[in-house]
Amino acid sequence: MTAISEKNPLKDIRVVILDLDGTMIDSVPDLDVALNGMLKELTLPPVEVASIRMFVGRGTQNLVRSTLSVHLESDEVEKTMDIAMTLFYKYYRIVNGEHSTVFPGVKEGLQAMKEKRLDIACVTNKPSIFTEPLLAKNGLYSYFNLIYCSDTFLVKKPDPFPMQMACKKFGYQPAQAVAIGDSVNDAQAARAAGCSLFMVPYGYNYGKPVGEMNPDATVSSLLQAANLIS
Ligand SMILES: O=C(O)COP(=O)(O)O
Ligand SMILES: [Mg+2]
Repeated sequence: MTAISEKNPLKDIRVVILDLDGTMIDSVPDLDVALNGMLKELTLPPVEVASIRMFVGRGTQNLVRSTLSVHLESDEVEKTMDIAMTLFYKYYRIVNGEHSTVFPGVKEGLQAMKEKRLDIACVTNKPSIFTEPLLAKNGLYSYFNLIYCSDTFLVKKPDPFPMQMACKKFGYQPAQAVAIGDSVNDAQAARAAGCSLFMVPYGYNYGKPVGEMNPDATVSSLLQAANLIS
């Protein structure tokens, strides 16, 4: 197979399915404040931002559980989960969008995708209560024809269902869609859904190189991704 390039772009694509955390927005600085606020109120020591980067990708419950596991045994973690989730929500609602930043080339890439008349969906494992304000605060909300969050369906990535539903909603086959993400959860969902896959190397993938996920292309920005779609 010839490598995907501007001369040999991914053809017959009508839908782009974008991940949020680690692909469009570097949300870890906000998560750092919220998780460490939660820990402080639980009278537990702080966790380092480098650890938090390794915990993002499988949704909020998993993030909070992994954070508590730095300090607590598994039975204590489970006993603390309800109050920890309440505290995390309290802090993250306040801080969401305050310290996070949009990765370079995101707006330009979304604009280029729009100009190509592609349907654009966001499929994220972030709960909707945080997703929509975060996109809006960063001036990204209006680019999306569809936003599916961790609580939209009963399943989330790596389950392929949200991506399959996005294609169906737009009236296209998964083969006419490319998913763009930063983690193994995006890669597994995209492949199981039957979509093409681009990956960005700058996000959160549990410290693993994205090349291991065998994407159709590794893209340095969403603008480069847009230029590889025809
Ligand atoms: O909230 C998460 O765990 C990850 O969110 P994402 O799916 O947008 O990367
Ligand atoms: Mg991500």
